[in-house]
Amino acid sequence: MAEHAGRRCCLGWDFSTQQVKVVAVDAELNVFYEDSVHFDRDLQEFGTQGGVHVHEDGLTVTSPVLMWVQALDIILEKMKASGFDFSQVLALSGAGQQHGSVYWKAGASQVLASLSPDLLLHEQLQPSRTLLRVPPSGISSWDVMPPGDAGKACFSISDCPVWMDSSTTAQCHQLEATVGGAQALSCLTGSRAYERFTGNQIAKLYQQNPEAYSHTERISLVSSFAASLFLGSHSPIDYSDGSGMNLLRIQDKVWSQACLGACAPHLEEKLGLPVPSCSVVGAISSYFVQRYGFPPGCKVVAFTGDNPASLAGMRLEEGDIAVSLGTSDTLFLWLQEPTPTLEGHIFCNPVDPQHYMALLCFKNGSLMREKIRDELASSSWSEFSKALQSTEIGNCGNLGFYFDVMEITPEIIGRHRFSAENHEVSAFPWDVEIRALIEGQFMAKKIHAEGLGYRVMPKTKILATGGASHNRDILQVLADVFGTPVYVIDTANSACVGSAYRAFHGLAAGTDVPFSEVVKLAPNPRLAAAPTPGASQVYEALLQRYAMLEQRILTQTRGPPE
Ligand SMILES: Nc1ncnc2c1ncn2[C@@H]1O[C@H](COP(=O)(O)OP(=O)(O)O)[C@@H](O)[C@H]1O
Ligand SMILES: O=C(CO)[C@@H](O)[C@H](O)COP(=O)(O)O
Repeated sequence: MAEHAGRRCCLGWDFSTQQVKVVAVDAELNVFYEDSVHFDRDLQEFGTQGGVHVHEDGLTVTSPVLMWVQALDIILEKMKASGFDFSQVLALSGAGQQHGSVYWKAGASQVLASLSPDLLLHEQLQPSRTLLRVPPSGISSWDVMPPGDAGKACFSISDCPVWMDSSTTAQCHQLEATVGGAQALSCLTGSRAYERFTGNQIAKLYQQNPEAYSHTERISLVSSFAASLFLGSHSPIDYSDGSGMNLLRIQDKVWSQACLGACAPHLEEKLGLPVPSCSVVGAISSYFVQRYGFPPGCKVVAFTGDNPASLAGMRLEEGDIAVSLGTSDTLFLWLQEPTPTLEGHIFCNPVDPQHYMALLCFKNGSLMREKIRDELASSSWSEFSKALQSTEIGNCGNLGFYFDVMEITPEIIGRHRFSAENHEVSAFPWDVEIRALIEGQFMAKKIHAEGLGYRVMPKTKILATGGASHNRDILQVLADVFGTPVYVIDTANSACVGSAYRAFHGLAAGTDVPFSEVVKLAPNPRLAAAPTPGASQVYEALLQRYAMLEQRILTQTRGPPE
């Protein structure tokens, strides 16, 4: 029997851009099981790159909903085959890439509620195209088709818009105009209108495909979609991930009627009521009890966004900065009071209903680093690291901006390189290019965090997570640019770990036990990189130049600020 049998635990899931991941955490808060399914590698039939399809317009970016379902099937079957003892799972929760949306077709709730344990989820939620055929005469609905003949199609659209999509500029303008401008929308919902935010995506679907919209019984975020699979019914959207939609009033935590009305008709009924992030949304469905042996009382705690879940997983404290280096790079902070501006986002806090979190998202994160690694470092992270080790802090004044896709923070596209004399140059030597990329990415984070009002204090620590936090040389540059020590937790999957912690918190629901009390036994983060003496002085001047050059590029590409 596997060594992870018979340990009472909570599961934490993450439906992120490139993979589905799971961890099991025991009652002493030790992670004793981790697994993942990588979309590009393990589900090649969907033909994704980095977990997504970029459409011909270069702006529309989607992922197949069935790929996510199939990934869940695969991972659960792997766990079963490894002897994982599901009967010991007390509760589970999870996270999803933020902003992405799933459109459940009318009738889906019946299918979800009556899943056969003899079949995999994906076989029942959407018949494959080859299986689609007219029901034989005498059989009036797919519901009564015998098992194996595939159930009813559960989704109004099979390709879901995800956070990388930037095709909704027109809908963003409409929404801001309806509520009195960008700042007014930000004060209401925590963010000005952003293309990837779900309200604008829903508005686009309604305008371009009204039939699919009208056939939709429920709209989920990726997080609440994943929770729905475990629940066997539609799960509500939680406040924290719901803050990434341009629809939720972050102060009083109800849908804004003005925003709903600006996006699409009957939207409130399709979204359901939002709930506090620590809510128990129900017990696991009988499908999982019968097929995998979960206990019938296993609780499902509301799923949330991957960044909010990471905040929980890293046990972020006020004053700390979290830097997530996943597919996207994000930087986030714990906030007592919301201070919405025109840049960045304020979300409801996932672990403390009175508080908030601020977030900045950078689209050109790991995929941009991978591209430069493949172009210049023989596709090897260790070669990439050698360049960081062999070049000087400050890169002899050479600075670079690397945005192969339109960046979110700030809205710049293209590669722009500058010599120490601020002359634009067309190329750098390979190792200078690699340092310019990493220094530039972290200088942008520091400058834009300061724009949100953030100041590094003597006790500030950076908590790093996400795939690239495995790379010590990248973390050293992060420590040097910020002048702050960088810590990591034992797994780079902080969204999964945070989800498992949130599940434990859910078990204590109703007792008013604060999240910090539930996770007090969790292992402390460990130091991964300390600032190099003298680095702060070098970056002080460089940060000013980076900010000036960023403005210069912005002015060249979109004209002078209004
Ligand atoms: N040693 C490494 N150095 C730098 N980046 C790495 C390293 N290992 C993995 N990564 C990056 O991590 C990324 C995946 O991060 P992850 O947090 O798992 O993403 P997501 O949660 O969005 O699916 C990959 O795209 C890869 O570029
Ligand atoms: O859009 C955002 C945050 O606003 C992204 O951070 C997504 O939440 C994707 O997360 P990863 O898969 O990159 O972790």
